[in-house]
Amino acid sequence: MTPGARLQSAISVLSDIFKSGRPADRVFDTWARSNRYAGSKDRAAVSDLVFTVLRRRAELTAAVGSDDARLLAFAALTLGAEQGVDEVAALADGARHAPEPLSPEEQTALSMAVLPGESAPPWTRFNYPEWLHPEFEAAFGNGLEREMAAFMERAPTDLRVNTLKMKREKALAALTGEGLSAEATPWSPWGLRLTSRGNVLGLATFRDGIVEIQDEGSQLACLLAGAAPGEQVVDLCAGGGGKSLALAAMMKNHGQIYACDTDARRLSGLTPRVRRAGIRNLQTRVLGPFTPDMADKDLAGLASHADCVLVDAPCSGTGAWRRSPGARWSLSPEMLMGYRAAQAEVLTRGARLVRPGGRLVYVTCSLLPSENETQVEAFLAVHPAFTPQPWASNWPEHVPLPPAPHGNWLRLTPASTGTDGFFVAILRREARS
Ligand SMILES: C[S@@+](CC[C@H](N)C(=O)[O-])C[C@H]1O[C@@H](n2cnc3c(N)ncnc32)[C@H](O)[C@@H]1O
Repeated sequence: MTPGARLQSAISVLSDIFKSGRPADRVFDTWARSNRYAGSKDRAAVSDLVFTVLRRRAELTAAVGSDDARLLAFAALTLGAEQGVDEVAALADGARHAPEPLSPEEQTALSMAVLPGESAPPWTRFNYPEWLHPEFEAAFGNGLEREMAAFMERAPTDLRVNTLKMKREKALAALTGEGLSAEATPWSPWGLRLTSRGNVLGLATFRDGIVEIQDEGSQLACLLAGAAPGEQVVDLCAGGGGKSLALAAMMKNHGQIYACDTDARRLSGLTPRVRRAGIRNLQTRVLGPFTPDMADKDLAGLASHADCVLVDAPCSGTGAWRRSPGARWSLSPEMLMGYRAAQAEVLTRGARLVRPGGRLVYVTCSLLPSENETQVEAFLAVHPAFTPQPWASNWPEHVPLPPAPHGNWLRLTPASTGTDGFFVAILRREARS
């Protein structure tokens, strides 16, 4: 593809995202599938520009005074990639597949564009929806700018070594042998962080179930859940099973793990991963709707039975904004309300499964207090048999403590730990309850 055609493709993808409100990665994948002639370098160039615009949408909009996809794509080039307006005008020459030439209004907007300075509000400078500002302010206080700036960075690719198959050092050597370079993650004892780019899914190390792609923060949430060999563990919102696989590895194929989800399609993605990983103690359960005042027939036999119930709740995903920059703009107050209702429901459902003395581990990849602290406090107010456990007292001795305040809840953030944002609460059911 010519540079002009790549630019026009980025504009088309962005327009589709803005108009349809569909998740950006899906729109991009649809484009890639229907434009098979685009090679890997073309796809990388189009995706870079699309995701740069999404990451910096508020700043760019303020700079050019418009939220038009075409103008934002041009502005991302002139303001970010150090291309002059003339160079962008040369790309938009109206040739076949290239953008139409710049209008006089576009020329003026681009020539006068300046990125917002210190006096602009934080949601503009750090690119998040204004309606979420009170939540972030409550979460981060004086640290708000540092935390929100870190969300604009690109996330690294982290792998989790499947210790059922191989130790981390050997897995690192195997990856190196396949041409990738990586280093140990700072906290997770199973983590490797790629230091070179490469297609992980094409590696024998991946196909043989030695590594899985999993952010270090997600690995640490599993570490804190502390699944042990011989335990009965329920992963209530297992989805594609990223955390189930890590818990199963911790259990060394002893005990039982129940991976549950209301979404049968997501759960079905777990089957090949379990096979690859050599896991033999996991079963899946598709859940129907939950009615609080009726017996939970989908989980019959598990009531008051589990040593550990992981509730990796459906949430806004704000903690993963580095990986899904478009999600900042597609989240609405109504969606957030829906997530909160679902979180309260899964907490109640999960609590019934915990045996006396067992633990309920609540996890979100959100940093919004209304999905985290507020949610857990509301749960505790009506479940007096559960008590929060300070996270650091549950941290394994041989693993370095991440730099997070010592309190009941663990909060990981891109700025503090270089991971995705996660919230983890451990709630212990009293032994005599
Ligand atoms: C954060 S995702 C899970 C990610 C997964 N645990 C992982 O580590 O890969 C939340 C999951 O909750 C599921 N979910 C939504 N509502 C639910 C409910 N009422 N009961 C159980 N699962 C639910 C969604 O289908 C989604 O797969």
